[in-house]
Amino acid sequence: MDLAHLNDRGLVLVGCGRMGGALLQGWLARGLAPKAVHVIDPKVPGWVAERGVSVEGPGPADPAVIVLAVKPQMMGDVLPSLSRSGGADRLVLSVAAGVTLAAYGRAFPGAPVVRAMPNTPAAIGQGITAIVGNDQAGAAALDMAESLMAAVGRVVRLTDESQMDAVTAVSGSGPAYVFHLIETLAAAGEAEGLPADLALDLARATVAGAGALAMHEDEDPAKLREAVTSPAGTTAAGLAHLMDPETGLAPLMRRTVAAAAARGRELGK
Ligand SMILES: NC(=O)C1=CN([C@@H]2O[C@H](COP(=O)(O)OP(=O)(O)OC[C@H]3O[C@@H](n4cnc5c(N)ncnc54)[C@H](OP(=O)(O)O)[C@@H]3O)[C@@H](O)[C@H]2O)C=CC1
Ligand SMILES: O=C(O)[C@@H]1CCC=N1
Repeated sequence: MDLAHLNDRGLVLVGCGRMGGALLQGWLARGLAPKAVHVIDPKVPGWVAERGVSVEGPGPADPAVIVLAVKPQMMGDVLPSLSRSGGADRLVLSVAAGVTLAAYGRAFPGAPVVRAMPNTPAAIGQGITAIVGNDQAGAAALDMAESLMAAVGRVVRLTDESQMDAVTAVSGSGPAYVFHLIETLAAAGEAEGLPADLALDLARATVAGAGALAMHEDEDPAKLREAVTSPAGTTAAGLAHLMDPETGLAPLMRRTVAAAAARGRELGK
């Protein structure tokens, strides 16, 4: 992160909820000066002012970056009031689902704009974010966006904005699918007679351990699955249901991701 540039010109964060708050914590942990950040939010969380972040007044006149972290449905209300904040060279970085680079381009004519799609493991520095910029976003703007998002985890660059709705449906929404997997695995354990707290403990630790193993040396998940599956054993009996081509997880996940991606496209209209 180019701390000197940001500390000098300032950064405006619009929306300090779950994602904006996680980003702010990541930036402050990386050494961004609290006074360099100006937060706009109708209900700024108490810890923000306590850390010395600016929450009152007009904010910096010529910020280096404006970060948009409000709901996509709020964007239409928020953008008109911001379009004259700062000069033409300030980076506009948005984490909102759906809203297109063209829409930001209309609100900030000529400005470098980067769309980013993080996910909630950002709250513990283990997010993954995909970024894509408009034609005005050159190497410096993309590097700045990447370094801001890297404060909360890994960053990958997309080759085309058209990939963003699928990314949102896979990694942006994906943590919710995984949390639901934990819920359903625990509930199934309970149905087999386990106490609720033990079932939840087992399910949570299994998903966390399996996730860590899947990341370990980039193991192929299919090989990891096969390593669990003894011929004619318990896992094979379970997977016969989970991998059923008609009723199993694959067609369900296909519908799940398709619905999320379709909603992203709707939000962008
Ligand atoms: N949560 C997630 O997993 C992810 C979210 N995103 C994106 O991040 C964005 C924010 O989502 P999330 O953090 O979950 O939502 P939150 O509701 O937690 O945060 C949004 C914040 O914006 C505030 N707000 C509302 N109106 C305004 C306004 N006019 N000006 C400034 N701030 C305003 C809200 O205040 P109030 O609550 O008082 O209305 C709230 O504090 C969304 O666009 C979403 O698509 C992207 C990836 C993952
Ligand atoms: O549900 C949503 O719309 C946002 C975007 C990805 C995760 N949460």
